[in-house]
Order: sequence, then C-alpha cells, then structure tokens
Amino acid sequence: MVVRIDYDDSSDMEEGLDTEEEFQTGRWTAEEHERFLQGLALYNKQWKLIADLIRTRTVVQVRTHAQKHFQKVAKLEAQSGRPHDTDDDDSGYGNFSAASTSSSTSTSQLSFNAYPPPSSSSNSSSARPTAAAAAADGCRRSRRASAIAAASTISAAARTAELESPDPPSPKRRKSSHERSARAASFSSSAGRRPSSAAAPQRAETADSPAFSKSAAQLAQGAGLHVRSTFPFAQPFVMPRRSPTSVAEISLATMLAPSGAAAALGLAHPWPQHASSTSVLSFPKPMATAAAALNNQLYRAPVAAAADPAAPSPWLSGGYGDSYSTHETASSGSGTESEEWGSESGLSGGRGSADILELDLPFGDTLLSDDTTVFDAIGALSSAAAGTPANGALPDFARAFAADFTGDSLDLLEPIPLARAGMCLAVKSAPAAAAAAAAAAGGCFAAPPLAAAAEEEQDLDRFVCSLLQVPPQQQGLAGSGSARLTGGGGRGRRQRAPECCAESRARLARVRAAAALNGAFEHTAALPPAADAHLSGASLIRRAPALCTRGVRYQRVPACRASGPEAAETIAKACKEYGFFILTNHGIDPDLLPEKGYYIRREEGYYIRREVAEDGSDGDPLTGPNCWPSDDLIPGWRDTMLRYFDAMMALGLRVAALLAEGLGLERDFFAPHFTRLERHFFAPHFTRSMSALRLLHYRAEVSDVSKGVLGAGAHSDYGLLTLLATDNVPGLQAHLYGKWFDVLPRPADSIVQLNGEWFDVPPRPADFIVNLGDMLQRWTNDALRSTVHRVVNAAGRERYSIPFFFEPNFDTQSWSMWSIPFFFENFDTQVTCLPQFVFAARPARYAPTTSGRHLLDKYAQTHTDASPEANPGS
Ligand SMILES: O=C(O)CCC(=O)C(=O)O
Ligand SMILES: [Fe+2]
Repeated sequence: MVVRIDYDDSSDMEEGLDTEEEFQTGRWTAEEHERFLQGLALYNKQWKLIADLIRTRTVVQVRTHAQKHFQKVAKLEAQSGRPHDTDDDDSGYGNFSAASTSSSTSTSQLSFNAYPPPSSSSNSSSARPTAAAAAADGCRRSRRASAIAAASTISAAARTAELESPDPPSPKRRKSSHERSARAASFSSSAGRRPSSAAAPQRAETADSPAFSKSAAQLAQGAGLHVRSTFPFAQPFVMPRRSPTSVAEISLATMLAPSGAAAALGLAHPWPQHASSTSVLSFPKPMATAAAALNNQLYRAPVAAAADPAAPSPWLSGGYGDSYSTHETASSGSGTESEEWGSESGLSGGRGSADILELDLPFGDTLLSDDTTVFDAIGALSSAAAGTPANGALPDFARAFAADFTGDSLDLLEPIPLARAGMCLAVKSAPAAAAAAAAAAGGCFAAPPLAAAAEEEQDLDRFVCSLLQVPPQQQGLAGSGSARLTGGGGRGRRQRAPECCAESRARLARVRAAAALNGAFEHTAALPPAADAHLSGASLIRRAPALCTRGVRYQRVPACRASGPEAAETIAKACKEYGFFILTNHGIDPDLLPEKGYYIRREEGYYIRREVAEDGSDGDPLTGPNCWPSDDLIPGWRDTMLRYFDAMMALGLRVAALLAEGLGLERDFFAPHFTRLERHFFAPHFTRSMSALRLLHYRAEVSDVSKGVLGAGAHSDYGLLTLLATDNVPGLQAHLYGKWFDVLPRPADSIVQLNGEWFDVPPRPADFIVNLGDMLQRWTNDALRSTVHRVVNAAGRERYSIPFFFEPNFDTQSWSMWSIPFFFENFDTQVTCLPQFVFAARPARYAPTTSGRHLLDKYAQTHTDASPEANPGS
C-alpha cells in the first residue's frame, strides 16, 4: 500500500513566478520524458506547446528528443511486430533508475486497471455524430461547408490526441531538483508492506536532494511508515500554488474529525502546526490519523442522515444517482445502524453515542442538511475541536481553508459529496494505518486485525471490506479466518443479508476503483473476480464517475449569472480558475430552448452559421450557405434556429463583455471582433462572426474509453468560448489543469485546488455550460486556458446537445461598394497576446494571428479534409 505525501511547493510558487525558465541540458529525466509523452498526447507535434508543458526543455530540445523517441518507437515496433504503446516506453531517456522503472511499471499497471489508456486505433468516431448523413440527406452544401460539417466526425479521432491517460499532465513548473526529488517521496504502510517495496532502492536518497529524502525517511520511520523507494505514481500529483492538495486534504480530514484524530493518537491537539505545507512532511502520523478520523466521520455521518428517512443524504449522493444509492441512505433510519457502525466514538465533546453530528457545534444543524457547505462543516468541526466557544468563530486556518474551499462569490452547484471524496481520500491516504488508528481509537468502523495480517493485499481487502461491511465469507480472500471483522469498540457486527452482498461487492469494486484511480492501490491480484469486472475502463467510468476525483473539489462546477453586479467578477474568476462554468440567468427565451434542434435525430452533427448568399459569395473561408430542411417538413424550424442563433450571438457578446470587464479589459474589447461595423446595404447582417451552432445527437451507445469509443474525444474548442446546451443526459466531462500554475499568483480565495482529473459536468438543460476556447487562451497568453473536454456516454442513453461556438470574424473587414461608410470601420480581427498578460518573465507565447488564420490552422491540424491541400482556395 502506498501512501503519498506531497512536498511543499509553496516556495516554488512564490519565488518562481517571475523568474526565467530554467532549461536543463543533458539527459532527460524520467519525469521530463513523461511530460513529453503527455505533451505528445495532448498537443500532437506542437513542439512549442509540449516544451511549455515540460518547462525545463527548449523547443529544439523537445524536437530532438521527439526524433529519438520516434526512432525508438519505430524500432520497438519493428522488433515486436506490433504498435508500441509510447506510454509504456520506459526504455531509456536519461536517468531512469532501476527503481523508477520498476515503479513506473507497477504504476502503469495500476493505472491501466484503473483507467486504461486508449487503444491506438481510436474508433471514437463511431460514437461521434457523423456528417455523412448530412451529405446523404441531399442538402446542398458548399465544399467548404461540408468540410466543416465533417469536423464532427474527424475531430473525435484526429483532434483528439486522446487524453485517456490515467492521470493528466501537470503543467506545473518544476523549479529545482530538490523539489523534484521531494515530490518523489511517498510512504507505504509498514503494517503490511510487501517485501519487494522494502527491498527496492531508495531513489529519494540517491537523488539530488539527500537532505530531503533523509528527513522524509526519518520522519516516516519515526512514524512507523516506510519510505517507498520511488515516486509511485505515473504522474506527479499536481498541486496548487498556495494550498497543496495534500495539506488541504489532510487539513480537511483532520478538521472533520479532529477529536477522533486526537483520540487515535492520544494527542492533545490533532493538527500540529497545521496549514503550513511543510508540516505535511513532518506529520506522517497525523496523516494516517487524519484518514482514520475521516473514516470516522464518513461512516458516522450517514447514520445520522438515515435518522430522517425523508431527507436525502448528502453524503453519498451525486454522480449518476442510482449508482450511488447506498445502504446508508437506503437504511431504515431507525438508528440501529449506529450499533453496526460501532458506538465508541472516541470523540470528545459529543452529546451522544456514535454520531459526531451530535456534537454541540455552532453549525451542527447544517452539517447534514442538503445545502451543507463545506464551510459549515469545517467550521463546525474545527471550532468544536479547537474548543472555541460556540459563537461561530473559527480558527484562522479553518476560515482560510473554508474560504479557499468554497470561494467567496461563486454560487457553487452540487454540494460536495464529501463522504465519497473522503472515502477515496481515506482509502487512498493510509488504509492500513487508518484502520489501525481507528481501531486503536476504539474505531467507529470495523478495523481489520492488522497484526494478524500476513499480506498487504489481505489487509487492504479487509480494510475496504470492513469499510463496506462485506461479510468475511463474501470477501473472497485467502486467509479469511484472520479477517474476521471486529466491530468498533468491540461490539458485535450485524451480518448483512446475502442480497446485500452484491451491493456491497459492487461498492467494494467502486471504492477500489476509485482508490486505484487515486493511485492508492497497487495490487489487483486479490480482487475477487466479480470485483475485477468492475474495474474495466468503461464500467469504471460508468460506475464511478464521481469517485474519480482525487480531492473533494471537483464535484462542483461554478455557476455564474449572466447578469447582476457580480457577474463580471464571478465569470472572470470561474474562467481563471476553472475554465468551465454554468451560465444561469442568461435570458434566453426558455421557449426557444427545447425547440432548438431536437428535430435532428440522425447520427450526425449539423452546423448552422450566419446566413450567407446561396453562392456563398458573401461568406468567408470555411463557411457556406446553411442547409435547411424544407419548411413543409419541419415548419418554422429555420426561423426558430435563426432566432436562436441570434440570441446566442447576443449572449456570447454579453458573456464576452462580462469576461472582459472581469479581466480588467475594456468591456467592449471583444465586441468588434464579432461584429461587422459595416452594414451591408442589402444584407444587413451585423456580424461576420464565424460562430456556429452545432446540433449533436449521440446515439444510445455506451462509451468504452479503453477502446476509444467515446461520444466525443478529448479536445478543446477553437473559438473564444462555447455555450453548450444539453438535454438531461450526462456525458460531458471536463479536464482541469488549473489555471494559475504559472502566470499569476493564485488568489487566496481560489475555488479550485488545481488538479487534473476528468470530472463529470452535470447536465443543466435550462442553463448553458460554458467552456473557454483556444483563441481566448491565445489572447490571454495562456493566463486563461481552453478547457479540454470530452463526451463519455456512460449511461448509454441517447443524448442531444447544441454547442454554440462563439468565434470571431474571420479576418480583416473589408470595404465593399455596398457598405454604408458611416458604419464602416477597418478593424482587423487580430488575435494577439494582450499586453496585460505579457510580462518580462513571460513574453508573448503566441505570434499575432487572425481569427481566420487560427481557425484554418486548427482545422488543418485536425481535419484531413480541411487541410490547405484539400482546400487550396482557402
Ligand atoms: O456534446 C457535448 O456535450 C460537447 C460537444 C463538444 O464538445 C463539441 O462539439 O465541441
Ligand atoms: Fe467541444
């Protein structure tokens, strides 16, 4: 079992902001190569972007490295006679130590089980709405228009350098070898460690930071933990600037059940010198304790929730609903469950038996209400633990943490399913140690008798089984005699009826899957066959979407209003930190929404752009006349769609204005890029925008990420931003890198602890899901990032969506003999890194271009039939 402890990178953040990049020479490290591979997957052969991702290598170095890499891959392929998976390529780029190689092998196996990499022959297009039907439909399109329509097909395959890697790349800058090696430290529980990990060489100590590794090792040993030899995760754990996730998580755990944590260790105070990230390294033991404490919290809270059967439990809700209906919420609520969970709380200050919620807390009432905020929970618990009077005053760190967590102004959707995330955390963090600590504390959940355990696998299985209350005979484990579960506090445990076992098993599988995703489990051998089945990529995605988060923060998507005094600020904040938000109060006529395209029921995408002449003469490259079904066939549809298009243009302009304002630009900054201040005498379209509606229909096919079967492959959109309307069927997933990693200091009140994970964006039929496009990234010199997203049709249900790609005018406006001079303004639609985002230490990353050029380039990169060769005229 591996427990990860992350190093403090706060100094990196603070010091590293304005310094020049440090380019390395010489052999590539494993880490650099890994990033290179990520970059390759993400950006194909855009060396500049890849170099940006790697950070320590120049573009030229990257290119040379790529050359060697491809040669090597070709050689391996020739030798093996099969395509070589570059992700597994550990065959030597610099100083791969034996340790790191073996580690990455086990890790990639772990990752594969958790989240298989894409097959090289992605057939995502099969699930992608195709444009072929559009052509077959007899619609007349210009050649260019067809090329664009075809985008829906090709983009999934080609635009996608599929991002199905188990962990996303960390774009975070690496500054020093010290920090790199610090990151390499992790711990495994000594309670049941495998001999192999004990014998493995200590990379941290041979690496270039002996001081760090020594102290880490000492600390770990002092705490009864074992320093694992190498960094065990395929990807580095991405950490935010000011509040390293580990600290946040541990803080959270500690704060959630501090008294329990204290009891577990016999400590007077459970969070020693909290909140300083370095303290993480100093307190491996509290970390285990924290996990145990969190477990206490997790498995007590539902008991209280169950006391009111009418109230939906916030603790294990969310995700795709039914897959998370749990026995806690399903239980009778009679209170007898508390016996089962054990009643020795080990928590001080409580009024009652097992239930931490009965603590006399200032916020106690809100703790389990549906609109519970984490702020409340943390505030309540930390106040109680800190012994502050019940007046709501929080310890400073708790206040800061809570503010960091919730954000000030954003109206965050989806109350965090804290328990679920916490479950991952607890299992991830220190399962064996957590169990032991909890047991020592007279635990609130059954802890396996660790001392009797022979193998780590068994410990882990027992641990998880005990969490899930899988009866021993159902566990399918070797040596189950010693796995007899002991009830917390020595109380007898009620055996579950056999019919519950399937559910328990499924839950076991889900937790294990989640834990695997979280990088916690490195073994799979002991999984019962039934559970194994749940670990295939597709089912994992289907069953454990919300468990796929590493922390607790990715379940929520910020919601921003399109109007009101806060709108500009909240939109800018969401864009900076998330790159993704839900737009409410948008003012689009609700009557327009349901009609907007659901007539299109074919397997295809269907584009609508601004109207141009039949011969396309007043169009731009990449455009053509819209293709409308006859009015007899769908009466009024054309009219509806054009009204919708206009409304979306107006909304796009409004959001762009709010964003500009929030970014400190002129409110009207973007507008001229989307409008044409020339009024054509005969065709007074007020826009030359390339914006497009795309009507998408996904057929009822379950995605299988491992096989590359996706609704839409991972991509970012090209324009300024995209306003997405969806029906009620989930499917959209976003991939966050965090927005503040290398440009500006991350604001103290940031809502996001950055991390890269796919997470499910809840469908919001009445609102719009907004994501940022590549052009905005370009304009802001990477300060804002276009958001990578994809569609995974986990439910296998038919799905409709209508993205509105808000894209600027193609090019420079031109004077025509029909223009009304008064309105004419020669405005070049230049996309240039804005001075506000260009610093000495961070010069412009993109050459000026035009919107049209940018689009052509993008299409050329990703669509074979939109390449210059295929479209010589464009
Ligand atoms: O259907 C969706 O939810 C997203 C579609 C999308 O991302 C796209 O067409 O670019
Ligand atoms: Fe998209």
